[in-house]
Amino acid sequence: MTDEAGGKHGPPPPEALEARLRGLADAVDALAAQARRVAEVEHQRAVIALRSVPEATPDARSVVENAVQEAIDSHAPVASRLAADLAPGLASLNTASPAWQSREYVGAGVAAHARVGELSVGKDTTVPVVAPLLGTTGWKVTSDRGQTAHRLLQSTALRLIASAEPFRLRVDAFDPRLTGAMGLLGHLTTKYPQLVPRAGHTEEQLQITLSGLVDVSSMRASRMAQLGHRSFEQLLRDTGRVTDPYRLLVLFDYPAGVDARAQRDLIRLAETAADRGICFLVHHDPAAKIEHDVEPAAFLKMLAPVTISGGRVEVAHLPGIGARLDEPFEAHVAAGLCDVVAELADRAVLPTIEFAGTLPDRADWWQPVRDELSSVIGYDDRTPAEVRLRSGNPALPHVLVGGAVGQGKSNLLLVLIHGLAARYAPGDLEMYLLDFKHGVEFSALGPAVGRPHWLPHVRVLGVHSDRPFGLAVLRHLSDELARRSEVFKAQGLADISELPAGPDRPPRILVVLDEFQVLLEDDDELADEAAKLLERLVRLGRAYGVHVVLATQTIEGVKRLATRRDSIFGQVPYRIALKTTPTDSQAILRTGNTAAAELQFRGEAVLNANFGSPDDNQHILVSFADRDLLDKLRHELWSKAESSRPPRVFNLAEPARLAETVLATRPRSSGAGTVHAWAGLPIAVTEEPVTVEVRPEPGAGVLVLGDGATDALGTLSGLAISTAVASPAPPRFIVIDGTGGEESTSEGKSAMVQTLQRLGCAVELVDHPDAIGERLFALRDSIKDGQVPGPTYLIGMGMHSVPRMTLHVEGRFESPADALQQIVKDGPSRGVITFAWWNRLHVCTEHLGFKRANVAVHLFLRHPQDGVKSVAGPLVRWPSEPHRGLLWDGLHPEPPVVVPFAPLRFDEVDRFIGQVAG
Ligand SMILES: Nc1ncnc2c1ncn2[C@@H]1O[C@H](COP(=O)(O)OP(=O)(O)OP(=O)(O)O)[C@@H](O)[C@H]1O
Repeated sequence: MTDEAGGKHGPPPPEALEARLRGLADAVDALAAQARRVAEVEHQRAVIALRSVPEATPDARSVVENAVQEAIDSHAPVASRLAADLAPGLASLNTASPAWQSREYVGAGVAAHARVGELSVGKDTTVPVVAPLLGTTGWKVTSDRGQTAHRLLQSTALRLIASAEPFRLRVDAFDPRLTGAMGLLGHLTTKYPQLVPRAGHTEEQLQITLSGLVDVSSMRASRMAQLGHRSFEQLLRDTGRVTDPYRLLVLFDYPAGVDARAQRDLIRLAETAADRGICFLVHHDPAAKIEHDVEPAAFLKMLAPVTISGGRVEVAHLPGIGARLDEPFEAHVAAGLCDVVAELADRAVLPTIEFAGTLPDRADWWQPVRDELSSVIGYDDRTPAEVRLRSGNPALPHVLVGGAVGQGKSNLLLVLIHGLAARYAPGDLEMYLLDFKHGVEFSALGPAVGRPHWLPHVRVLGVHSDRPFGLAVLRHLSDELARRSEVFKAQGLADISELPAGPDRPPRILVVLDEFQVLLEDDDELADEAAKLLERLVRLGRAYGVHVVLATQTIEGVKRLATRRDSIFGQVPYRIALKTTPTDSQAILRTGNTAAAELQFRGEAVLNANFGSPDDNQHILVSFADRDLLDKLRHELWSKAESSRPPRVFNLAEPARLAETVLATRPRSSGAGTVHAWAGLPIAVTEEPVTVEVRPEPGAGVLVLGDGATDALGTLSGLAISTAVASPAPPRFIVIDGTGGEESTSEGKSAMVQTLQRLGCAVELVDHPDAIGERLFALRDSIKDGQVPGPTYLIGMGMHSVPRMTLHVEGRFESPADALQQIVKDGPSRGVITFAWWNRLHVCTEHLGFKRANVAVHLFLRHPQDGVKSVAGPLVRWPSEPHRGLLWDGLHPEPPVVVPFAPLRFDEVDRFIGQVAG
């Protein structure tokens, strides 16, 4: 046996079912449209019948009155019912109806028809007169008095916006003569500008609105073509999308303020408006002076005429029937209504696409990279929206992401990063993730106290990066490009996709630079170099498997981008724009492409894989990544990776950590008692600390200068502890503490002492002010007498706070400072080296003398410029920021900037010792 289609028995294939369902839905649509037309005709008939009821004359009064009543009785209820069917609820109610003051009908549904006025018949019967509007091209309203036309336009806009479900209709308006007619909806403009944006008054504003509508129209056209729909209604029903509203454009006093370009757009839009859910409500003032070379009729002829004269209004499909124009809305009624609409919008639930649903099955995680890295970032209706990073055929190497504050940029970046991390193994994909504004929560991607896992793909994590770190990462990547280029050249390869998978193929690199414009903002050398490196990265990255994601809130006004726009963005075909301003939409997509300004919800985006060309706009909803779910995913990936190195984490606002640094590297010593003491971490990708070579020779030692007790203590701890670890045998430490019992550093001081002791060092702590001087004299004497028992380090914490340092002590002709000066100067060759902190250079000079006991190494923390310049030279600029140090050793013309270590915490001591022992 065969079925209807001639095939074998069995259920029809899903495509056939789908086609049948679609056929049925089309038939239902056609029926509904027909029913609407029938209702329209019936309403028309009933109204005409009422209109032709004869006037009562005195001689035949009763007969005629009866006939009149009969006609009214039979037609009026029909006409009223049909009007209410066509224009439900607020769309057809009289402005005086008490229903306007209740919330009952607000948000009931988009009304295709709208009331223009009413017909009075008999003594006290009225019938609403309605006309089709949404779903048509619109109305051309003319009036003997401009004011009445404005009244109809504003009432109609209010009726429609109040009837529609939240976010199903957006009303834009152009009011070139500043009549303020849209003020009636002012409450909504204030609360929900995405529903009723502020009316435009200038030609530029009109142009922005129109170009947005052109984008909407073109996006709808391509989706309709793609899905085989003929109308916007069909598209809506089929996709169930609530984020794509009907659009109503209200034009007052047309053609005032309409130039030739706007006119062209209006005509272009009007030609297909009815099918694309775009509708015009136009007041035409025939008497208005035509300011531009514009032919009003060319546009107006596409609209249904609505004529007002003497307080009567006549619509196209009811010729000769003048309905009484409604009274205007009371301002307080309109305001109350707008509040209710805004409240409903607040409560409207945005459909969410769960990120988990866009991940591949676990069995398919970490597939080998073939010729692209691709991941699903959301949905375009029911089709997954993918970002495919590839070097050729077509070349889609990089992405530019933009969107205003709070519109879902962080979520989008996290979706992209985690989507890729689930699809490709850390061996095939490395990530460099930098956030320049502390927006994206990248910190969760690294390790933390109480969270041992991290995203195993991440090599560098700039949680809150500063410009110098960004530059360092760009330099590092630039070196990596150079390295890859050598390898590729040697093998005669042009592109990474030519390399087969295997141990010789370098991993793809994903570089995410959030708020990348910060790098280029200032007018300085750093910005210059960063721009050049960025340019190089996007130009060469394509062939060498480096993919860059540039994300920004706004790139308006970034000077360096203006000149380098083409050379950077010209290499970035992918554009993803979340909701933003028309200007930024154009900056991210392309000039003239304002589609991102038309988006309504956070999470909605325009995805474009063709340099922002408007014809390639895809309207997508980005999937939403719940933070807990992402953490679970990271844990799972981290466990799957078995062994992975923690990323280099950089946080502008935080100092470096000794316990973490010792995970990555070890303090070293080299021959002849030279140790390489840790001064801090460099602002670089590497985790190798910046070291100070400490030789037992005159001039050895480190002077730490400037404000910030914790930075100073952290620096001294780094120097002391690294020295202890690096020394062949545990040295002795004498810790002089001039800061007294200061709370903020007490844990750090004790933890430093504990750590040194656990490393086997003898530690002597001298913190009583009265004891310090004597201890310095004693130490000086032992140096002088050659009695130093072995390598000894004097750690001076807050020497500026030691009282009476420069006063002669009773019974001696010298001060403790004199003794210190001799210790610092003569100590090194006798086994005593000093690392000490003063808050100011001049205090240190007072203690140690003009040459500061010949010590070469100065480490400046927050310190006034003049002091820094007097040591490091007039060209050095030192911005003095927390957690930054400038290391001057007199040897390097450009002193390196270091990130000082934080003082150790008690809970880190064990970890540190364990690491060193392990
Ligand atoms: N795709 C989405 N689907 C549903 N809700 C979303 C989506 N994207 C973002 N949101 C919601 O919007 C909020 C803000 O998102 P997100 O933090 O990503 O914005 P942002 O643009 O990065 O903000 P900021 O400007 O502060 O960096 C989220 O907490 C979430 O509630």
